[in-house]
Amino acid sequence: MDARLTQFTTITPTTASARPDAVVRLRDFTRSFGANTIISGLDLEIAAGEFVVLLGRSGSGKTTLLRTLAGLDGTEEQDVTVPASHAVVFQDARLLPWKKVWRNVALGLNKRDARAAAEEALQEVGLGHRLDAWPLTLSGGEAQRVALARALVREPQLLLLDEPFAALDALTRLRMHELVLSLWHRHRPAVMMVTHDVDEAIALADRVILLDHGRIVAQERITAARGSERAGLAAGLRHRLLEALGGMVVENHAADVVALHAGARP
Ligand SMILES: Nc1ncnc2c1ncn2[C@@H]1O[C@H](COP(=O)(O)OP(=O)(O)OP(=O)(O)O)[C@@H](O)[C@H]1O
Repeated sequence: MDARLTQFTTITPTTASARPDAVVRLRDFTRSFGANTIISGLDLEIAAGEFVVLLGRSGSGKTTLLRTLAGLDGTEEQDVTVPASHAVVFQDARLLPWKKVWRNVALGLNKRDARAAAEEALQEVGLGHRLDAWPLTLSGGEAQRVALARALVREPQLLLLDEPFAALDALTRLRMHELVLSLWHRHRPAVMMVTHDVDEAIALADRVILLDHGRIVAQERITAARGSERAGLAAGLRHRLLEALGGMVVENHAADVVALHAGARP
C-alpha cells in the first residue's frame, strides 16, 4: 500500500470546529456522582457515519460518557444532542439465556417479519446457522456477533460499543475487527467505541479521542486505508498515544507517591 494514503492529524481539543453534519453534540457537559465530578466542561461532536474510538485509563470517565450518549445517564437540562435511534453493545453480550438466538436479535422489533429481519442480521454476522441455538451454547465471540446483529437490525444512527472485544482471544478479536468494519461500511452508523487497546483504536478509528479525568486531552484524526497495513504504518501514532496514556499514569502515579509520603510524615 502507498504510505502516502495514511495520514494522522493531531487535533488540539480547543481547535476542534463545529460540524454541520454532527449527529452527536455535547456542549460544556458535566457529570457528577455526589461531590465527585467525573466529566467536566466536555465538548464533543460526532459526525454522521464517523467512527470514533475513546481511549483512556481506567476511571477516566469513558463508560460514563458512553452511558450519557446511550441516554442511560443523567443529561438533565444539559446541552446534549443524540440521535433517537442508537444501540449499545457491551463487553458481555447480555443475551437473554431463556430466549433462542434469533429471538434475542428480534427482541423489541415491532414487525411481523421480525424473524426474517433477525435471520438476515444473523447471516450478516456469520451466524445464519445458529438461529435456534440457546445463548449459553455460544462461544464469547459468537455471543458478541449476536449482540452486534441485535444492535444493527435496528439500523441505528449511532452505535455505541463499550469494550465489546475485551474478553476475546487475539485472533477472534482481529476477526471481530474485520466484521465491525464491514458492518460499518454497509450500514454507516456513527460509532463511538470505548477500548483500552491502542492498536484496536488505530485499526478502527476515523478519530481517536483520549480522555483523562473526564476531559478530552488529545485527539488524532486518521485518514487512511484500513486493514493490517494501517496498523503497520501507524508506529508514530501508536507511540504518541502510548506516551500520552503513559504520561497520565506517570503523572498520577507521581501524585499518589507524593500524597503517600506526605501522609507518612509525622
Ligand atoms: N453510578 C456511579 N456512582 C458513583 N460513581 C460512579 C458511578 N459510575 C461511575 N462512577 C465513577 O466514575 C468514575 C469513572 O468511571 P467510568 O466507568 O466512566 O470510567 P472508565 O474510564 O470507563 O473506566 P474503566 O476503563 O475502568 O471501565 C469512576 O471513578 C467511577 O467510580
